[in-house]
Amino acid sequence: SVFAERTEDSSALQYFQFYGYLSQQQNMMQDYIRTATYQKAILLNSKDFQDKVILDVGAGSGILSFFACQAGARKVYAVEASSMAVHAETLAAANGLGDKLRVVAGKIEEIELPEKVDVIISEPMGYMLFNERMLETYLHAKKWLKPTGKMYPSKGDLHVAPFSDEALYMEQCNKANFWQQNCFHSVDLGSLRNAALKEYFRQPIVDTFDVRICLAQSVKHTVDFLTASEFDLHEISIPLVFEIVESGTIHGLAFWFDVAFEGSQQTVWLSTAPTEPLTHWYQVRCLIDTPMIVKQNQIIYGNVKLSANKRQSYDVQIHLSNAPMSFTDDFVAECGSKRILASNNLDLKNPYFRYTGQPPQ
Ligand SMILES: C[C@H](N)C(=O)NCc1cccc(N2NC(C(F)(F)F)=C/C2=C2\NN=C(c3cccc4[nH]ccc34)O2)c1
Repeated sequence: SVFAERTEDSSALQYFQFYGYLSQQQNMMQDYIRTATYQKAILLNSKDFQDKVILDVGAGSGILSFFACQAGARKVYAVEASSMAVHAETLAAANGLGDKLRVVAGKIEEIELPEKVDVIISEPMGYMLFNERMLETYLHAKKWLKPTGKMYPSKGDLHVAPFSDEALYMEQCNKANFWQQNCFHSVDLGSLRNAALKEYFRQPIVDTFDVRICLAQSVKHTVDFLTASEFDLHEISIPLVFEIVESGTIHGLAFWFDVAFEGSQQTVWLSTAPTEPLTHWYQVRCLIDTPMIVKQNQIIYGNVKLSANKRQSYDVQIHLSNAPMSFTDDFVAECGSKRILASNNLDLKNPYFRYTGQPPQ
């Protein structure tokens, strides 16, 4: 199947075991902003659901399917590949929805449905929006959508902004400094210090921060779920142009996302921005190898490249420069300035969960 083609067996096994835990479903369901906003988006657009046929992709406990039933759906197909499908069945029966809610155990890329649907609902957003590659599964599901069908959510915006956070940068350096010892129980560890630094810097950081550490307005990359194909998400390239709003030092790029539910009655937004109440997605930050000193009103150029991998995640490449990436070093020199380039490669599969529960100071 398309899923098997793009996924290593070991990753799929670990992934669906993870989602088989009620505790992990609870982690998502307890995110009040997330659950209440989905319910609001569906109930405020009940015309899109009244007497309609719905497909819930990656249904988990079935919570979104229950919201579709509350909005008057005639039939809901809840597709779930993990062992959570059994619990969704139990919940459906216990809530008197056994005939209306049909739980289909399996992967959307591999199962058959008896009919096409009017609306697809799902919560495919992982960390940094794209982690888990579930957006591709969500877009794959459109093969079951009627031509006039709707997607809930209908689009996703990934936001990228440069940030300054000396403490975070130092924290990662200090961890690597363990390997600087030249007499650790009489052993010189120094030769591994650089490898250790690279390893720590390869980890995206999942936590939250005060939006004032961002040195420029974010760049927005939009995915329109109605028109995008799953294959568009294999390689995502985001060009960056930032106008620095206050002088300081860039330590990396901050990421967050919003999704929109553009219903026929109302548009409802779910935001994970640092200016909004915190969600279980937090925000994600990626450090650069060398901090970049910037001046107010300076223009910073660069790009973010996300390459999908077979571990249901992405290899992340970031580049930042004081001149357009297309300019040659000679041309930059002729202009009288020296090119500064900061980069980093990160592995989104293994982020560093740094959140301590304290609000950012
Ligand atoms: C797509 C789906 N709708 C979705 O929301 N995906 C993200 C997701 C899914 C399920 C649980 C969670 N989590 N919530 C929390 C809490 F404590 F903050 F509540 C921790 C947490 C982890 N910890 N580790 C993970 C995790 C989940 C999935 C893939 C992963 N890859 C690396 C970590 C990780 O979540 C996050």
